[in-house]
This record gives sequence, C-alpha cells and structure tokens, in this order.
Amino acid sequence: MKIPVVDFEACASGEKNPTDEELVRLSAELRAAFTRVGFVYLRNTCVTQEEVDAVMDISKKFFLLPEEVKMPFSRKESNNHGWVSSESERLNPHRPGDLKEAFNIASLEPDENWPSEEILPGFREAQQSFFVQCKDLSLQVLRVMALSLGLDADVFTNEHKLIGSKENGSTLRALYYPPVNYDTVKEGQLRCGEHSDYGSITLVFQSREGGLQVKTRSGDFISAPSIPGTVLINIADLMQRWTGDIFVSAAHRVLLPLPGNVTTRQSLAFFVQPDNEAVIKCYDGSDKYPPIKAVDYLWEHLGDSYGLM
Ligand SMILES: O=C(O)CCC(=O)C(=O)O
Ligand SMILES: [Fe+2]
Repeated sequence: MKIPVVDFEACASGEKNPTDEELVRLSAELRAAFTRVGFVYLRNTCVTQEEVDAVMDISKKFFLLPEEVKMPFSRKESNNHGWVSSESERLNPHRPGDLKEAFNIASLEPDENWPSEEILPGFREAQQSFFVQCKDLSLQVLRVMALSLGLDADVFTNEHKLIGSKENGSTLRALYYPPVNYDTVKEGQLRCGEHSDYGSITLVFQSREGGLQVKTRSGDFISAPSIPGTVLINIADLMQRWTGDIFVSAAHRVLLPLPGNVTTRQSLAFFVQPDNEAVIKCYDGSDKYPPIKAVDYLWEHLGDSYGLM
C-alpha cells in the first residue's frame, strides 16, 4: 500500500473557481485516500517548495543557537507557544522522551514570546507568514473534504473560523531532529514515538531525509517519504470522530536512523484544530463518540505528551 499523490491545482489557483468536474475528481481522490490510509500527498498547492525550504533554513538557525539563548523562549504550559527542548515531549506516553526539538507557533497574536530581530533576523516574520499560508491551504482542503462526504462545503470551515487567534488551538511546529548519539539513547526511545494527531487535519513538510512512517489499517508501517513540491496531509483524531470513523486518524512515527548515520532531520507540521468552543460530534447524527469540546480534547492529549497528567 502507498500513500496517494493528488493534484490540488484546481483548488489552489485563487483566480478561478474549480469546475464541477474538477471538484468531483478531487473530492473522490481525497475521500479514497482519507478512508483507506488517512494520509495524502497534495501537489500544486498554494505553498511552494521555496517557501518550505526558507522556513526550514531559518528554523534550523534557531535550533543551532546555544541552549541559553533558546531557553528564554521555552514553551509555556499556559499557551503552548515556544521552544520545546529535546526529550521533553513524548508523543507516545509509553516511551522515553522524543529525540527532537520543536518551536511551536501557537497563535499570531502580538503578545506571544518571539526571539528578537537581533537574535535571529526574519525568524518571526517567516514563521508567521508560513502559518498564514498553511491556514489558507487547510481551509481549502477542509472544504473539499466536506464535499467529498456529500456535505455543504463549509460544514468543517464553519468550525475553523478563528485559526491564528487564541480562541483556536491550531499550531505551526518547526521540528528538528539532531544527530542521534547511540551511547546515550534510552531503551525504546525514538525520534518521534507512534501517535495519532489530535485535531482535524495536519499538514506535514519533511526535509529530504524523510523518515516518517504511517500505520496502515492492516497494522503494518509503511514509509511516507519526502516528496519535494508536495505537502503531506493526514486526518487527526477529532476529524475521525466527526466523520464517525469514515476518515482514519492513522498512527505514525519517526524511528532512529541506523547507528553510524549522523544526519539531522527537519519537518514543519501545521496542526489544524477546530475553534476551542466547537463541539465535535458525528456529522451523521450517530452516537459512536460522545460530543467533545475541541479545546478539552486538545489539552487532555497535550497533558499526556508533556507528562503532566
Ligand atoms: O516530523 C514529522 O515528520 C512528523 C512529526 C509528527 O508526526 C508530529 O509532530 O505530530
Ligand atoms: Fe503527528
């Protein structure tokens, strides 16, 4: 089984609306991918590879700064924004801390704590403008997803009106996986433990090394390589609940590189979350899952992964 690659150009041009025919094709392709594997690569979206490379470059500059320079920007539990040091998060709570660092952009509001222009010129501007690009793409994808289920196009976007504000938990994360020191690796430790994401959908951009693996419905892990010029999009838990399990929120992970392989790895992930107060229940009226408020689901799981519960 492979993750399908779908051409999104018809919806991404911004100038002309897609024809009915294009929408029918695209929604059928998205539905098939999200039903079978829960992951899809989209090519020809509004996000270019040049932008992705530029944001990865400036993110790496941040991660390579000395610890004491990064420390004042540490993530705060109260708002989820900021730097996360290696091993302080475990996406699989049954494993030791993940061997990765992250910088979370939790909102576009002016009071978030950012490295100044003196520390890292252009960092804030690059992250914020990439956040907006990812938001625009997410809303386009959510519309096609609704159509693919025979729903009004705005059924999902109506519950994602506040992305970028503090009333919505959508978060852009720059991730950096440093070279692995096998002398100090703990038993069972990974670059990123197997987990599913918490929100509605996630956009992922990987550096050329790839390394992400996705669990299929039959229980095997398949590789999700980096395909330049594409974005990888996956279904997350709240969307699986919303669709009564039609779309699958598949587990995924990043293993350690083989001993002796000292390469680094990077990714950018945009976690799309419904508005905090949105109550997510099965769209077809079934009671497969009890209704849950988006913000409650998010914080329960953030608590697990940062070991607060
Ligand atoms: O680094 C990646 O490719 C994916 C990371 C991931 O799955 C996550 O942070 O939820
Ligand atoms: Fe993930």
